[in-house]
Amino acid sequence: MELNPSSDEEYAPHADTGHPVSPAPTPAARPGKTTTERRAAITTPDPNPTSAASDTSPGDAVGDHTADPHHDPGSEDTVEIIRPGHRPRRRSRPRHDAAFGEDVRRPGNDPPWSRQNVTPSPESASRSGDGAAGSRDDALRFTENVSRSGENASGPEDEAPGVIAPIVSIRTTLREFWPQTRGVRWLFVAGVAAAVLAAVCEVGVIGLFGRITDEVLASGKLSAFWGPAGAWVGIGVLAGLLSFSSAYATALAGERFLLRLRDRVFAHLQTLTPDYFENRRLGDLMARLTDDIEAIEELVGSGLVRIITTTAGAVLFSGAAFFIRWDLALVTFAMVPLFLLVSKGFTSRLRNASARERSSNGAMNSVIEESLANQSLVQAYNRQEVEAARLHEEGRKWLLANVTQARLSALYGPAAQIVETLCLLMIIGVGAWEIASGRLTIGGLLAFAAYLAYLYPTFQGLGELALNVSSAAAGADRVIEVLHATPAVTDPYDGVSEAGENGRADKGTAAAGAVSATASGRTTVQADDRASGDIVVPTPRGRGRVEFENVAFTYPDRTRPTLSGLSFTAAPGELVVCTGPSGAGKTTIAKLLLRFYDPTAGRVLLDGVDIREMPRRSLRENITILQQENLLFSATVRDNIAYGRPEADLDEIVRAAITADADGFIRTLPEGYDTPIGQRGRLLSGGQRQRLAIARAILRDAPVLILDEPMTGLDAPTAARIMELLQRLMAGRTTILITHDLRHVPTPSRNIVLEPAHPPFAVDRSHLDDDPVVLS
Ligand SMILES: Nc1ncnc2c1ncn2[C@@H]1O[C@H](COP(=O)(O)OP(=O)(O)OP(=O)(O)O)[C@@H](O)[C@H]1O
Repeated sequence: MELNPSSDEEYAPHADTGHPVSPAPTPAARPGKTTTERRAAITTPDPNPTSAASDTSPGDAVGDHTADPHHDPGSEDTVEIIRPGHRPRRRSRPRHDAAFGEDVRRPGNDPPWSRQNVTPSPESASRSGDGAAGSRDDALRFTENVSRSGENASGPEDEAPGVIAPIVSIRTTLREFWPQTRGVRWLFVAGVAAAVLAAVCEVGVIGLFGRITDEVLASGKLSAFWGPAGAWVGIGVLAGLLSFSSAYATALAGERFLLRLRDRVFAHLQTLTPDYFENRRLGDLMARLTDDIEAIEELVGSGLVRIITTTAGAVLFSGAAFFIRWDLALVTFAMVPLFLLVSKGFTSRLRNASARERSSNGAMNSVIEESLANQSLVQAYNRQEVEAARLHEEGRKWLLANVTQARLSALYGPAAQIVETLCLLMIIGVGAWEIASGRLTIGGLLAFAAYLAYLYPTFQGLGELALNVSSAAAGADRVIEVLHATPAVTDPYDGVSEAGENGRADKGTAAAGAVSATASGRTTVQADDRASGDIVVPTPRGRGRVEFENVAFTYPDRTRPTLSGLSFTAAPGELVVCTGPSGAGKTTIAKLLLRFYDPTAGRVLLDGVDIREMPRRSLRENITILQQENLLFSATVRDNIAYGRPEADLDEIVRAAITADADGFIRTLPEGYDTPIGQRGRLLSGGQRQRLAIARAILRDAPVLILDEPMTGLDAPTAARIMELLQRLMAGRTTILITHDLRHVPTPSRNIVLEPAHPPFAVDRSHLDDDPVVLS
């Protein structure tokens, strides 16, 4: 069992005996499991162990724990938990933030591939019956199934693969990201200024060209050539320097903006509770943090600079054209609306295509990430072709979107070119008439034409910028969607970061308020700039009293409660064992205690304080969780052990490793404590990873310990040895041990048995020392 459950293994204590307790649910039966109402029972050792067996069908009895040497009958009375049979109201999640405006997933707007994900085509249905179709067809079917199941499981439709983020207006986008330009705005301004000065130089150069035409070429006077020629070279060099400065300043500002923006989005992501990630595909989030963020830079950073400089260029060249011949200039401007019309016709189509392209890009990243992360599974199950076909399928969708984008961009160029040619022909015609009537010289007409050569591309450039903005806006939509996501739980008020060494709570934004230690070992922070009252923060290391008071919980997007009427207390230093069949809600208890979710009813308390009233950071400082899957980072042994307490010195790290029985193997590694352990610690064995995780937990030294299936997959001797190590870790801490496997578990102070209401998920309680009270 793990916090992000992926397995659906059946509840089978003593599974090594080969007698599973309850029949494995068929796939068809599984949905029932998720909606089965749970009942919770809290027990203490029962003086009459035989009653446990009487509660279980004979076939279920797979072990007898009455012989357990740790058994301590009658050490505590049975405590009945509250079971109100209450079914909390389903919390509905708004589909979109109102600020996002229109929902682009209206049927007519759905991209073809998103529809395909929802409804299998008759073609695919017929393929499923075609045995000759081979692994590629299997792969396609698998892809469709994955997409469909992803949609069903994930709940929120807007996050299903291939679905496009809500559209946000450009103004909202600019408002959203403008603050990130603070500190680099001067660079953008410098970039704009240099670009405008470079354009002024171009205007001057064209003026010189007109002079040379009229004063040198038309009259044949070579002596008049050198002055303008020297000026041309000087201005040209200056223009080059200015262009370089503009490009460099803009790029530097853009990169700094990007860095800041990525930091902001990543920091925001880390404030979101794990359910956000459970409902989304990692690869898609990665695409939003990389490609989509770059698109925003093109919109808010360099894009804005280009818009300003292109507009400034258009104004300058127009002014110069007016200066030469106002009537010709008027003819020129009469054609401008044509450019705008052409560009307008393309922008909305391009934005749609870009949105699809970005969405497909995210889906493709997800497939790559999943496949590569699970390579050993892929290879062991010979699913390489299937994975390749999944990627191919997503790549094909990406290709379609990209081709649409390319087609629109490629069409825009010639369409603008036609308009430009029409304009030029009109200018030449009117110019010839003006020369014939003596109002214009040839030099004047050539200079005018040269300005046009700059002017029309700037008009065309403005049109292209509109297209780029549309395309970049599609990326911005996806990033804004992430930034507007709110965590499922929030702190009492923002800014209380954690209780410091001396019990002070640091406020991130303002000076810390008055802090006073109370007799109960808590620290009260007076929020001096808020009227909301006191914020209660546990001391840096609380005592570790955990209480669940009549707790009920329903996952968002689920209708039936996972937990209902759960009450228990774990006093400081006590061991509470939580058991029950797969899917009963054991890990959910850990999630509630860590405040990944808030209960739908009831309270969870730490040292007598409702955990909703304390900053999550302080709460989590007091809890260490050891999961079934030991989560390690691609870093050194030393960094991994010190992950929960980075300030620990090497002596402390080594002491923790010795207690966790890890020091021996660590010293055999090539670089000892400085050996990198590979992606997710894959260069170590499973047992070694487990010892590292235990050392990490020991070093963290939190008063509350959650052990979530710590012995899964271990053989009996290893499990016994690991339990021995865990007992060292449990010493002096409040421990909540979540397990199916009660073989090596020491005598608990209390048992919690989560039991679903309906068969076939009957719990085998024969292995328990006592008879848990099951309330219904
Ligand atoms: N993020 C989630 N969103 C919706 N439902 C969830 C989520 N996580 C778990 N569930 C559902 O809640 C129920 C309890 O899950 P939980 O992981 O707590 O069970 P468990 O008792 O720990 O199971 P196991 O022993 O198999 O790990 C299951 O039916 C599961 O499908």
